[in-house]
Amino acid sequence: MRASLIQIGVDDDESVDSRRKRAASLVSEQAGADLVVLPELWTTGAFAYESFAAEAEPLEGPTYEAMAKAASDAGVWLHAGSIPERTASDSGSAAGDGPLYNTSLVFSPDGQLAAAYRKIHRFGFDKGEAVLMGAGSNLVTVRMPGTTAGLATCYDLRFPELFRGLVDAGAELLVIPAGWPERRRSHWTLLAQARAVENQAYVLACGTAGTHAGMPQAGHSIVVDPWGEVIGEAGTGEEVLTVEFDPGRVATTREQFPALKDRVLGLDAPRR
Ligand SMILES: NC(=O)CCC(=O)C(=O)O
Repeated sequence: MRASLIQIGVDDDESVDSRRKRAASLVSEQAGADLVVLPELWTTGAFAYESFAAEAEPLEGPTYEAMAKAASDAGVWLHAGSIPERTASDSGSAAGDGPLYNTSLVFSPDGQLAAAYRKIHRFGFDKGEAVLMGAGSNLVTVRMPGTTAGLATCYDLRFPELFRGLVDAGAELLVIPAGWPERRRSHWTLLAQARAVENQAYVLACGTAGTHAGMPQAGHSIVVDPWGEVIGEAGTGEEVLTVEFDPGRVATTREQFPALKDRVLGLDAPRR
């Protein structure tokens, strides 16, 4: 399997429209890859909180359309990263003024939407994304030829139970678009390797380059194999990281070192 992670630069001085066109063109250039991945909220920037409402779009909005076309032009599976999704109002009376979600889109090579995942763990504690966006509540996996991908987004990387849920649902690749900041880069690399080792799965984690909303981005998109070895890592600038790997190694790793089978579930709480 060949995967290309597009670590696009997200800087304040580029318009959303220009970046969307650039992303579509970068995806279209990846013909020959099996899977292409873009980062989290690359239209606005994951920390550009002031832009979320203004740039939010319906699920089938301009980013959806551009990415569906780019996936079919290149003939690739495309994890198009995430968009600030604007939903219809709760009452259903006025379309487009409902809650926002941080929603990932996955397209099949014929440009059809294969999956949408609303980020479950919102970042910011009592501000930023955590108050501006709604929380997803559904685990999402996507069946692809020869493997199954499980979806998570950025801050989700810190929550191992989400990934165990994905593994229980059959995930062998854990695909994680992100907008991770430079100041916590050591956590990014460590957590990506930890999720790969503990779940005996490939981790494909695609971040952004550049600086937006005063937040320098870590870059360093990374692909980790089921043994925890880093098989590809980007630098800090805009870059397409391409790796080749054998999804069959997930099954062999799980057979040869069957730690997942030794899980003990439903432990009793400590006695007081
Ligand atoms: N966009 C995010 O989810 C940022 C996460 C982050 O900065 C962290 O977990 O640290």
